[in-house]
Formats: sequence, C-alpha cells, structure tokens
Amino acid sequence: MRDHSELTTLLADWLPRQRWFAGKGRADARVGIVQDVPVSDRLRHLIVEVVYSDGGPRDLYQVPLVIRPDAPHGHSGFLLGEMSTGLVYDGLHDADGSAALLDFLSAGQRHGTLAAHAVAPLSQLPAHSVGAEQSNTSIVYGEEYILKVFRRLWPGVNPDLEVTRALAAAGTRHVASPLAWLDGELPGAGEGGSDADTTFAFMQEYLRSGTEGWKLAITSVRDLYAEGDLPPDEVGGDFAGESERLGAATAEVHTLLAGCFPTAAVDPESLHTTALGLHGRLDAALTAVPELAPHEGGARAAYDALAAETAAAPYQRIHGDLHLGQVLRTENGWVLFDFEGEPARPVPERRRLDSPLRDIAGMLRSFDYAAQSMLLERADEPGLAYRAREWAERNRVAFLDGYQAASGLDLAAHAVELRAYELDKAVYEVLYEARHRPSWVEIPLGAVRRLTALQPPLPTGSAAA
Ligand SMILES: Nc1ncnc2c1ncn2[C@@H]1O[C@H](COP(=O)(O)OP(=O)(O)O)[C@@H](O)[C@H]1O
Ligand SMILES: O=P(O)(O)O[C@H]1O[C@H](CO)[C@@H](O[C@H]2O[C@H](CO)[C@@H](O)[C@H](O)[C@H]2O)[C@H](O)[C@H]1O
Repeated sequence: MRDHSELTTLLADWLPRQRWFAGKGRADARVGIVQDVPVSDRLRHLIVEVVYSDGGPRDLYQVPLVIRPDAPHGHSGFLLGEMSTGLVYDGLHDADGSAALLDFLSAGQRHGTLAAHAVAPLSQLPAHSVGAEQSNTSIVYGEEYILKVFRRLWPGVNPDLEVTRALAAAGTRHVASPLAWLDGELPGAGEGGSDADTTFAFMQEYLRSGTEGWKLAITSVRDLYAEGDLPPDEVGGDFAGESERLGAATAEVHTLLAGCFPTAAVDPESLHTTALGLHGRLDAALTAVPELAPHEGGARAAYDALAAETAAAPYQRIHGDLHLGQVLRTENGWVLFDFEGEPARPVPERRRLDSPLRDIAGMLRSFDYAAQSMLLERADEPGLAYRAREWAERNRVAFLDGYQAASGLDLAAHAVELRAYELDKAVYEVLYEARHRPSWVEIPLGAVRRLTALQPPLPTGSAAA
C-alpha cells in the first residue's frame, strides 16, 4: 500500500517500546511490513517483521491498526502518530478496531488469508482492554468474552488454542470455554520459506467471578506480614487450602492432557537431550547476568543428576509456564489459562512433550515469588524474610500434597527432577527479570542460590527452595 514507508517509520519508533517486543538487547532493528489486510473500513491487519544485524532470526509481530482522518472529539486511544493520510492508532486499544474484530469473528468471515472461526454465536458487546499489557494484548467484550491477540507470531497452531480446546472437549471445569479464533497464513515462515498456517487470536469465555491466583496469594502474604508474629497457619488469610486445591486441579489437567495427546516414556537419550537444553539456557543466562556465575557449578551438577535419573516421570503435553498469574479462582474452583508455554521459546519447542514436573516447579517458584515480592518494598525488616520462607514453604507443601493425592504420582521419588526444573525456571526468571523488571531480579537469584546449595537426599516438601 501507498503509505507503507510512513507507517514503517511510525512502527520503528513504537514497536521497541512495547512490553511484548522481544528484541530488547538486540542491535539495529529494521522494521518492515510483510502483510497488510483490510478488515473493515478503519481496521487494517498488519504483520510486521523485525530484522537484526546480529544474523539471528527475524521476529514477526501482529499489529492491527486503526487509521482515521482525524480524531473525533473526546477520542482517546493509543496513538502511534500521524501520517499524511490520517492518525494511526493501536487497533487493539480502539473501540472501532475492537468492534471490527468482534464482527469479523462472529460472522466467521474471511479477509485475504485471514479466517475467523466461531464455535458459539457471539453478540456485539462493548470492548475494554485488560489492564497492563503482558506477552500479548487481550480485549474483554462486555463481561462475556476475552480475546487474546498474540503479538509475537510463530508459525503453526498456537498451543493455547490447541491445548485449551482439547481440555474443554475432555470436559474439565479447569479451563474457560473456547469460543472463537482467528487464523491465516504467516508469510514466508513455513518450511523452505513457504507461508505457514498460524493462529492469530483466541477468544474464550470471560470468567467474571475469577480472581487471579497471584492477587489472592499476595493478599495472604500481606495478611501474614501484618499479623505480628503469628505463623502462616494461624493467620486469617491462610492460602494453603487454595494451594492444595490448585495442586489437585493441576493434576487433573495433567491427567487429561496425558489422555488427549501422546505421551512418551523417558529414556536416557531423552533425559540427556533435556539436560542439554537446561545447560544451554544456563549458558545464555550466564552471558547476560554475570551474578549467576558463582552458582554455575551447582546448577550444572543438578542438571547432570537429572540426566542420570533412572525413573523419570513420562513426558506429555504440559502448560509450560504455570505460575500464580496463570490461574483464576472462580466460584467453581481453579481455572488454568494461557497454555502457550514460555513466551520466549519458539512454538515448536513449546509444543513438545515435556515433564509434568516442569509445571509443578513453575508453581513452586511462584509461591516463592509471592512471598519475596512483598519483601522488595520492606528490605529494612529482616524478620520478614523468615516469615516469607514459612509462607512459601507452607504453600509449597500444600500444593504438592494436593497434586500427589489427585494424580497418584509419588513426588518424593521425583525430587531430582523437581530440583532441576525449579533451577531451570529460576534461571529463566533471572534472564526474564533482567530484561523486563530488573528490580525483581534478586528474587530468582536468591532461589538459584538456595537450590544450588541443596545436597542430596533432596526433600520435595519441607526445606526445598
Ligand atoms: N477466561 C478468562 N476470564 C477472565 N480473565 C481472564 C481469562 N483469561 C485471561 N484472563 C486475564 O487476562 C490476563 C491476560 O491473559 P494471558 O493469557 O495471561 O495473556 P498474556 O499471554 O498476555 O500473558 C490475565 O492476567 C488474566 O487476569
Ligand atoms: O504471564 P506471561 O506468559 O507473560 O509470563 C511471563 O511473565 C511473568 C511475569 O508476569 C513471569 O512470571 C514471573 O513473575 C510472576 C509474578 O509477576 C511469578 O508469579 C512467576 O512465578 C514468575 O516466573 C513469567 O516467568 C514469564 O514467562
């Protein structure tokens, strides 16, 4: 289209400032528009590539834009800037843009290679975006639907759509019902440079009674810190019952996933490959965060112990990035969402069969985060550190008990795996925090310190990180 050079200039300034921009730390980003499909008279669906001079792979992003000749009186939105043909807005934070997307989905339309699929009738409802942007951008319609628009694009079906649909079809109450999705071709991203079928957005039932696990956990920690010297089990906001139910819900989801998708017994070769992956992540994190260096030997020993494990839990599809921010407590119990895996990993890797202990480790790390994050603001109260450890420990044990009772898996027999995955997650978090939230980096660094200091026999419940 005529205006691509102007749009490219605006995008080159705007993209790197977005929370979901993955190229932080990479040099000389060059932005180009690889696809531009009109969806309505105002909304344009752009796919934008970012190429770097470091020789690494390009990144692709989805950027729906609304372009209007001038801003109506009182109009507020996320303005990228001005072109000769009009004002350019982020289409996902714009009433016209969100409405056009909902129309598109509810009519099951096709525009160019973009295709909408609705599994239930959808009503036209007003839109608002969900709080702070995270890895993607979500739009809530009325209090009925939530549409997640994937920002960084990877070729192939998105695991969030794939896994949630399978779990919903299996009848679990631990996921929100899928309602619609948008897919199409990702130019030049398939084998040999062909176009690749790709998921662009996923709509689910909006759980209006849901409260994020992270919020509930933080409230419980705050109660504990406000209660003088009372131990966690005697404080009104004790979270352990919820942690136990969350463990049971996670176990049910794992059991269903093992039934819906293939599973694989673990042999020395697959464990060796897994351990190599953990070593590789450590290499990358060591380069970026030198504070990890003193713990390298301990971490490598834990990964080598994993490689030598003789009775590891079978591999299967998992959540991949399970933490307290990925679970909602609703009136009907815990619901897990965002089955996308870790946003920094390529989708084919995230769809691989993996150990369910990775998800358990993710949630255990999250209990530590909840307890420790409250200490960041209260560094001058050393007594609280002990209480933080008590809270994390109590909820860790409760979660593991809930998981074990519902799954029948003897977690004590998997302590070596659990430690390796907790360490790997903490290493991932060190890198994540260094890039996105540097003032929090001490939380996962502390965990790396504790986990590398643990000696066999390893506990699964008390005294582990
Ligand atoms: N079905 C749902 N009902 C209500 N809120 C939801 C639902 N799914 C997600 N959310 C909320 O939307 C936010 C963003 O969702 P998420 O899938 O984590 O996006 P991202 O990939 O950007 O991290 C979450 O923090 C959660 O609070
Ligand atoms: O939810 P996302 O898929 O975007 O996950 C990424 O961001 C998370 C932060 O929001 C990050 O999670 C880390 O911080 C959480 C508290 O904010 C904590 O509960 C998690 O345990 C911790 O890992 C996640 O790692 C990252 O992939």
